[in-house]
Amino acid sequence: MKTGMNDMRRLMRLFRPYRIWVVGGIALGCVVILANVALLALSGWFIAGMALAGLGPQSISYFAPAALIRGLAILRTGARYGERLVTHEATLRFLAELRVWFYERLEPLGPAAMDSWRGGDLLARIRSDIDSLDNFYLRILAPVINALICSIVIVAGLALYDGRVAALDLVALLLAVLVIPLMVQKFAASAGRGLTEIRSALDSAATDTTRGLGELFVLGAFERQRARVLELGERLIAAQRRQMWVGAIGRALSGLVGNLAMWGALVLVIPLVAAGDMPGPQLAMLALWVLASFEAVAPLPMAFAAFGETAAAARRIFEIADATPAVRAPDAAIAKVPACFDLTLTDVSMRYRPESDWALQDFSLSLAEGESVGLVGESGAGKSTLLALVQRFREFQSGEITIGGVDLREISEATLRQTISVVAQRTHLFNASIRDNLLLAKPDASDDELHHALKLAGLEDEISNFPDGLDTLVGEVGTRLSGGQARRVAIARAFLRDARILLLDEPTEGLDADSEARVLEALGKLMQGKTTLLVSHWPRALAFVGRVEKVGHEPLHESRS
Ligand SMILES: Nc1ncnc2c1ncn2[C@@H]1O[C@H](COP(=O)(O)OP(=O)(O)OP(=O)(O)O)[C@@H](O)[C@H]1O
Repeated sequence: MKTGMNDMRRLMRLFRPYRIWVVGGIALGCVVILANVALLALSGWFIAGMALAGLGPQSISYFAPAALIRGLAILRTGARYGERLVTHEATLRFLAELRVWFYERLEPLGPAAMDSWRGGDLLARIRSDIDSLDNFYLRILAPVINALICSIVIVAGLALYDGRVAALDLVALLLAVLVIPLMVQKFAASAGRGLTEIRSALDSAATDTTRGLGELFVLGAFERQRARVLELGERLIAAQRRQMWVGAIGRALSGLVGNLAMWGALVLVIPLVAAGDMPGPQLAMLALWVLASFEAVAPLPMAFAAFGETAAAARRIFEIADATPAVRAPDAAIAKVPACFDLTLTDVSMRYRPESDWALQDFSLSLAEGESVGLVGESGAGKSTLLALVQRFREFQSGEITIGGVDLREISEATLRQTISVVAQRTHLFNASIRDNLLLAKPDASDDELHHALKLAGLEDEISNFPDGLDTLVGEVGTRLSGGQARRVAIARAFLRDARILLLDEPTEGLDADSEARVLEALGKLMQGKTTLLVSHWPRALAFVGRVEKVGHEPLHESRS
């Protein structure tokens, strides 16, 4: 609960830029509630007054009250419309900004973030957790503040007529504001937490299922996975049902308290009217006033029911926002730009966790600008780790890596990305056109440049034969392209970027001889004049580099020159 409140305070701070919208929405909400209470109380007084006038000798002027009733009805409707507009505008603006805020914090975590969070879980945080934060203002903050302000005004107004009725309403409202919502909160908190966790597990399972559909079918595990997803779906529905039940019971209890308070008011006021100490129409007015006052607190049980889910969602968002990035980019003021592109690693050691074995130990390697080196080593020797270190996706514990004599840690993220291109075994292609996938590497490239890059990558003819050419959609993770074609799209991207250092991670792995030959031909052109590190097991690929080094736990020794 304490962390929940802290997270809520933090959320409130994020709302600061929209405070005008927030305050405006709350003010309009108060107008709606107070106009409604006034409308009901006045109508009660007016109808009772008219009825009594019909029965007895006294007359009643109905113009002013009738006009006031109409005015209040229009005010209530207009304010309700405005309130919905303003509160939703505030929420949507906030959510849009929150997504950007979240991405800005997620990005520096880099690929290392995937060690701690699964892809589906991250997706759930970005999508459903952020979405469920719309509860915060619409269903929690605004109703609670409205309830507080309006309850005070309503009870103070009642006190002008009758202190005992005001006291009764105050007690009943406190019951509805504090006791019932707290009871609801107690039951809803666990349901809310469960809801967020199950939703995330379901998102992860659904993402895994779609990604691994092929493997699931081949291994005959589809039915088991399907049953798991269905089970999570049912648990999600059960948790949602529980949360709704708790909220609904709270609402019903608060309605019951409201009705009992109205009856209580009648019991208190009837003797006064009977004794002639209070005009008759005030009986109906006060009773309806008390009944209407519960409109102010009616949304609170739902607000408290939503608290658990919203607090859990906020916790999950802040957990990522507060995570320490695996690497720190240097301050712009001290960032340096390498003047040339030789690459040196000196006694570099890295382990993924303090308690783990070294993934790379005392590794040294030196490449002159334009030189190409092949890296070999048994599985788990640390070759991919080494490439990750050069790309600055991970921090290393000791040693030094320099580009053009500049410590890697002093090079800005932007400069580093411009300096290094990567072609890997797994090329991520987005479910978009070939053009869009290429433009990622150079957003302002003309069609001529794209065609030239494809030509250099040996893909131009095949793309021209597609009916839609550059506009051909590559399908989910590039499924409409062959493995070799996807690899050559990555090479075309590298041609477009024209970075001076090239990292090739098993670029021919899994290709047949024909595809391998085409990829290698393209790579041969790409490597021209570039400082290149090539990780590969394949002699045909290694034939393209100047020398080969072995990566292993023992200190470096040269295996072939
Ligand atoms: N994200 C990670 N978290 C923890 N340990 C890791 C992680 N990635 C790799 N390792 C460990 O670091 C060591 C080196 O792994 P790395 O992937 O760099 O080897 P590799 O030489 O590229 O192997 P392969 O040829 O099989 O790809 C291995 O012991 C591996 O288990």
